[in-house]
Amino acid sequence: MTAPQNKSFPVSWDQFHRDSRALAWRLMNEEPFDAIVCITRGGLVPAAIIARELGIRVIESVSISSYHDYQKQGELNVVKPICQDIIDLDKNGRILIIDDLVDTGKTGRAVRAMLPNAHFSTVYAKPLARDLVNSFVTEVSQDTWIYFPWDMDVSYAPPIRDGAQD
Ligand SMILES: O=P(O)(O)OC[C@H]1O[C@H](OP(=O)(O)OP(=O)(O)O)[C@H](O)[C@@H]1O
Ligand SMILES: O=c1[nH]c(=O)c2nc[nH]c2[nH]1
Ligand SMILES: [Mg+2]
Repeated sequence: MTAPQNKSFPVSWDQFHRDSRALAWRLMNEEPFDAIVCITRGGLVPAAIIARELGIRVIESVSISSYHDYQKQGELNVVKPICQDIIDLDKNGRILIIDDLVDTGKTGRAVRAMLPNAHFSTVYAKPLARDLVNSFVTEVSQDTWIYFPWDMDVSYAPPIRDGAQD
């Protein structure tokens, strides 16, 4: 159980695209990669952007879910495992694992164990799991919840003087 995540970090589509591209720039120093393994669902969007920037056309997914009730993490559930062809490729150390973020690190650790030689990258990282990833773009504090553009909608914001939250 981690601290309550009572701060918020909303991310727009523009910002997410820019941050994912910044990660691709960083990964230029680590190339070449034979394949991307994205941790779905959150890893799908950054994986698409990075695959486009680095010219990677072999994309595998591993589906792991553990946040069943909004911010509450429960049992880790591997909904779709990695295919054997990609696990065999890991021997060369040229697999790139992509996710949107690491928080407690529980999800990332499980995938790391499946592909021990891979380079693991996320767009965002919280301190508890920062050391688990080989590269990331932005660190946010452990008590911050990141709101991704696919989880948000445009809505009315009350004026600050009427008690708007930042
Ligand atoms: O470091 P952790 O504490 O394990 O949390 C990070 C994971 O949590 C979220 O996925 P989620 O389980 O919500 O599934 P989703 O990607 O399908 O939304 C996020 O996309 C990461 O994969
Ligand atoms: O949308 C999300 N934002 C987060 O900060 C987070 N941490 C774990 N899982 C998460 N999902
Ligand atoms: Mg996820």
